[in-house]
Amino acid sequence: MKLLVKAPAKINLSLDVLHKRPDGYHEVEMIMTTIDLADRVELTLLNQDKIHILSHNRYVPDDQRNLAYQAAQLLKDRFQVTKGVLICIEKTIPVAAGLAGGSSDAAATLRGLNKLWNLGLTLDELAEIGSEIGSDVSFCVYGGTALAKGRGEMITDLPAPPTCWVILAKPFIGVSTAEVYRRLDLNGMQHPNINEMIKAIKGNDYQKVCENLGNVLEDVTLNLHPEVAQIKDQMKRFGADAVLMSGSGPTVFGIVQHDSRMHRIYNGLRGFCDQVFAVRMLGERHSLD
Ligand SMILES: C[C@](O)(CO)[C@H](O)COP(=O)(O)OP(=O)(O)OC[C@H]1O[C@@H](n2ccc(N)nc2=O)[C@H](O)[C@@H]1O
Ligand SMILES: Nc1ncnc2c1ncn2[C@@H]1O[C@H](COP(=O)(O)OP(=O)(O)OP(=O)(O)O)[C@@H](O)[C@H]1O
Repeated sequence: MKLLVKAPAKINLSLDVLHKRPDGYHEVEMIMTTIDLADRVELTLLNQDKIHILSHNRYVPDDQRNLAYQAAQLLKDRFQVTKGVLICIEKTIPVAAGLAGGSSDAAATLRGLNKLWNLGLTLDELAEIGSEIGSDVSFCVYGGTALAKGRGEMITDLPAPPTCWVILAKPFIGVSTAEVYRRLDLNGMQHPNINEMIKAIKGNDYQKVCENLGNVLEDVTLNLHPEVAQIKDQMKRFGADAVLMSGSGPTVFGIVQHDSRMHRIYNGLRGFCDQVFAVRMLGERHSLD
């Protein structure tokens, strides 16, 4: 028996850090949304008690370091599953890019194995299990658009943002999320206005979404990798209405509403960057499978 599950990337429309917590994580407030750029996760039921990972991407681990492997292991341990699974991951989402690729593969594995192993768990239960794997996994279990609090695992659903194009450009570097959080100076940073962004989304106000894009991790990554700032400038020059780095970076995204401008930015950035994509936001939460 086989199952194909879609694992979409996320972008952070807004990312604020409130303080560092006693457990070493940071208390965050973020608005995240899934985009139409997805890995494909194929799950094949095995009768042996084994988890196998197959991926043709050399940056993706094929053992217990893979977040999809950890998702399967968690379910096996918690529900004494004696069957196994072969997890084939076809990557489209750039790795270590700030787009939650690994987290989304883990979330897709949780959703898929819930069916393949007949576990009968709710999305809320899967999201709670996912939070043990990584801070972005809970959001990825639901997809859509949401406010995420805590260390990222407390999810409140939001409606779809206004319709627009998202052009993503990833430079040739990878970024360590842990390092970016470690280097964040909690004093003197400019906080994005999360409430205004929520109002903009609820009011379907594109202009206001543009005005309220913000990410406190951006300056850290920009200081480490000046080429990220260059890509931001290029995107603005080619006509993006607003530009922001996603998550801990280094991927930069720009938003526009008109097709012609989307093409201009996409073509302008290709050749200058490692990977460039032009996609839609997936909008509101709906079944991902
Ligand atoms: C940057 C974001 O991707 C934005 O969505 C997330 O905040 C990070 O999510 P993630 O990659 O799933 O993060 P995790 O795998 O849980 O943590 C990686 C590392 O980032 C730091 N980390 C992460 C989340 C958080 N709220 N505070 C942190 O300080 C911790 O040092 C942690 O060891
Ligand atoms: N299924 C997976 N796909 C990609 N990377 C994985 C996967 N499982 C584990 N990893 C490891 O996780 C690291 C970070 O990869 P990932 O693509 O998830 O980063 P990211 O997009 O920056 O994540 P986030 O936005 O959640 O911080 C990689 O360098 C890789 O070694």
